[in-house]
Amino acid sequence: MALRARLSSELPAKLVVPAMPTPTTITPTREHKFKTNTILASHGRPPWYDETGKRISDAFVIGIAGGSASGKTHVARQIVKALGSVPTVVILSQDSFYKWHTPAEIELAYASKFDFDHPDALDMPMFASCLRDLKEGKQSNIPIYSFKEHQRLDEKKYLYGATIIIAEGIMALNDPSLRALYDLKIFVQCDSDLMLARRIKRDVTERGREVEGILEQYLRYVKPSYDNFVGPTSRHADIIVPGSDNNVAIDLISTHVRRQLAERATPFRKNIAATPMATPMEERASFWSTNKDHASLIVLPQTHQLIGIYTIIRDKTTKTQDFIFFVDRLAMFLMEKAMEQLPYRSKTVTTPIGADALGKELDAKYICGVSVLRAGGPLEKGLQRVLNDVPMGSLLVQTDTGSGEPLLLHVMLPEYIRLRHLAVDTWVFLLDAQIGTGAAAFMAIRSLLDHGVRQDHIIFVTFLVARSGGITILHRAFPQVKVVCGAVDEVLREAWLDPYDKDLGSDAPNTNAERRKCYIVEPGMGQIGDRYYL
Ligand SMILES: Nc1ncnc2c1ncn2[C@@H]1O[C@H](COP(=O)(O)OP(=O)(O)O)[C@@H](O)[C@H]1O
Ligand SMILES: Nc1ccn([C@@H]2O[C@H](COP(=O)(O)O)[C@@H](O)[C@H]2O)c(=O)n1
Repeated sequence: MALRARLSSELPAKLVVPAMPTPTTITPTREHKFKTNTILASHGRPPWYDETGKRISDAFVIGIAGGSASGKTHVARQIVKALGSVPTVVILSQDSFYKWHTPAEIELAYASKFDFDHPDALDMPMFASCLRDLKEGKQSNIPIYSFKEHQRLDEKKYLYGATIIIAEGIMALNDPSLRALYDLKIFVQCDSDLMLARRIKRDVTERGREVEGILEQYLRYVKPSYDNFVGPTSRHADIIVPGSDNNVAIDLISTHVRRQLAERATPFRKNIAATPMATPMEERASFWSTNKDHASLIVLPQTHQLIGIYTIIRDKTTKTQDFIFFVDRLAMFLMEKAMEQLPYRSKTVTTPIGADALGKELDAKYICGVSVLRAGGPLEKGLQRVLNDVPMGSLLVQTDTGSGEPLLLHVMLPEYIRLRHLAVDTWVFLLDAQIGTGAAAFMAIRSLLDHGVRQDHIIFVTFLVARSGGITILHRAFPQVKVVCGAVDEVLREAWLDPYDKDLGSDAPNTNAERRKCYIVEPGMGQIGDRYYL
């Protein structure tokens, strides 16, 4: 409703954008050869949740329908190009959702006697469900379809983290449950002869077909289907776009989408900023006063040995070789402690002298590690020492120098998390060097929850927590996540970081354009990832 209202203030109720008077040539690129469900553009994903940890916005979904070879994919790619520097964009092709075919059906398909142009040929509920998951910020594993083999392949394509989704297909506007998912509905209108000419060219070069078969299939199924099922859905579209010379329409659409995204953007880091004001005094006092037995924050016992290790690691004169040795040792201590947070069940074994011994064994179905790069990397070795062959993944979270917001730049997760039915039974050791503002921890935890990992199955392991930082807000947002750390430092302050300086920044104003604003834990350990790897 809101969108329609806004659209109508920007555009007429249904906009038919005329073809450009002077034709422009768009050179087909290599990309046109592939129908992929893939992340086409990613400039980092800003927070999609607020400081309570709740997701605040859905992905913006554009549905594009039109006849076969009308230019739907082309329009989708042109929109992505015109949008320029926007967060993650995914093109989801309805073609991927052709149903699985029996050998008899495949035989008919090779003889151009199978109707792929009836709505029943597509698994619409599956398409709607995958699209809904992506829209709601969850992962989806999309089927892969081979036009050459007329069959769905065994493997699937994992997708996660789209801010904009473009769903395209001949029946994209056919089904009411699909239409309900779109924020913007587009129909690509194209002359029949142009569509046929393009289809012949494409099907011969890309889909392994012969002209005779293409024509037979066209006359028998494609043309009647266009008249009966595809063309009439243009009435549901917000915008009708011409199938060629459509630059005006593309500009209009991209401006509209950019405006919509800007309206949805909300500052996050500012709201959890590293100031003692971030949470009320009483809440912080109560969090820390109970922290000894606090189920959510587990601090290693402060033995002389442990403090000795921290002293070496904190010392800026410590040589890299020694730094690595002691970080690895500390990582082991932390991981041993973290292992105590896993469930165990009773087990009786028989000893070599034939006696029964009552003991315990791990009771976790799946376990894996995910490090927040680069700083979480040094903890990986510790995890691999306590859990042999543990699957590892990583998340690359970096601060946007312009907005100061965390950006999710790369997601590489193990199968135990990528597949939702496994994720619910997976325990995850989330590794990052420190919790300062908590912004990276927020993003990493939210990403795992989106995948279906349970909050109480996440164990965050870190060297350092800042008492005056975001830990209390993090705890308020995700009370069941456990944090295991080795030291608590008092101060978190704003500073300027020089990318070429291993020591951490000063309070001096930003004179060097490359310096970026950051938050520093004090006394701290410096940039642990840099000191460990560089
Ligand atoms: N505006 C356009 N200008 C030039 N060629 C185009 C244009 N739109 C589509 N094509 C070409 O037509 C063919 C079919 O386009 P495509 O976008 O794949 O159609 P659809 O996704 O609707 O089946 C492709 O080879 C593509 O390069
Ligand atoms: N095995 C198949 C499956 C589908 N088709 C044709 O694909 C057309 C839809 O794809 P577009 O990229 O052109 O939108 C549709 O018209 C089917 O006839 C096929 O030929 N073989």
